Amino acid sequence: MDGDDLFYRNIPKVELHAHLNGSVSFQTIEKLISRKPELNIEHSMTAIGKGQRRTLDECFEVFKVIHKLVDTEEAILLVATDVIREFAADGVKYLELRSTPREEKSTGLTKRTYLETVIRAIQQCKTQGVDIDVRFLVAIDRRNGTEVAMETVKLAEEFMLSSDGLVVGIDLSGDPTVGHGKELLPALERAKNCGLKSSLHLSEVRSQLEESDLLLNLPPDRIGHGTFLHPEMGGSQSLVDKVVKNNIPLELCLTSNVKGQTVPSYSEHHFQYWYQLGHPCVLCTDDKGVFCTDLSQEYQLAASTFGLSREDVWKLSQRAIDCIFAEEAVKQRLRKRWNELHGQVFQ
Ligand SMILES: CNc1ncnc2c1ncn2[C@@H]1O[C@H](COP(=O)(O)O)[C@@H](O)[C@H]1O
Ligand SMILES: [Zn+2]
Repeated sequence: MDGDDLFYRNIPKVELHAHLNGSVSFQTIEKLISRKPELNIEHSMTAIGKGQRRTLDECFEVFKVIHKLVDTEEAILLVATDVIREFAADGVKYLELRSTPREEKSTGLTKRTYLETVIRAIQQCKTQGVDIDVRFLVAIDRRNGTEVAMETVKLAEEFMLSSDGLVVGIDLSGDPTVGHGKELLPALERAKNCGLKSSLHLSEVRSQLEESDLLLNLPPDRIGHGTFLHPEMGGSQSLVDKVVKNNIPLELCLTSNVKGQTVPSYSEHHFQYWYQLGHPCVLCTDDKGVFCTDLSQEYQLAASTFGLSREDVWKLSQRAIDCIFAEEAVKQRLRKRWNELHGQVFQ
């Protein structure tokens, strides 16, 4: 690792947009494959390597393959603890993981035991002294429609009350070309009313203007991607105004968008547009396993593409603290930590 790599590894970082099953590393996939050799799954089916690109549709096929490998409580526990440890090793001090509760009739996995297992993994890492604060967002898969969305919010609500503050909100994700946000509004409104924070994938593909307009009225607490919100990308000034007026932070995932081909190249990424506006932008990985990246690499990529100085990069990571869903005391603790680490990183 050269000095530059080390700098990005050493800066304390906040990761706010990480899908559990998209974050599974090469090493963990090896372990999972060896437990289920009969599936004949190869690495090329679970990750998109350097220089490779896929359509978004093909990315969603990759998740289906990973889901076949992660269909028991044991596998979820393994995946979640490995992912948390890997983020910690990459210098992430605060992580919000998100995942879609799944049931698997063949193994007896239920949506409830799914969530309990992820919570257990978070607690175990804490007990073992892994240097990272972790919270969880329960994900709604937009493909599954109104009723499942409502059921998911009810589960999230229950876990928010019983998980000792670990479950802090919901996510809306899944194939953006399927379904419409209006079908999910009742569930999203319920989430809001019961105190769950929300991060919604918005305008990840071009066709979602009307949906984004509707969902921005909630308003969400954070936006995932927001690739096609601004006028230069076929969005509109009124969408931008709503985002700016409500000061809704954007979770931006460079490698994911370029490899998934919703953005043609790094230099054309909408990070530039929002960053120049001075709007809160948080760099994130999305699916570090599938897209073969980590958060240090995303910071390095943003810096080299958009000419950010080391001090700019530091500020970017520090400002992400303002956007976390955990309570104020956690923010204070993180700010203190950042101040303590500044001298070490810039020595
Ligand atoms: C690439 N852009 C993306 N856009 C939308 N949704 C995405 C996504 N990447 C991941 N997911 C969502 O996360 C699930 C996998 O993790 P979990 O099984 O929930 O842990 C995917 O099935 C999809 O619903
Ligand atoms: Zn995402």
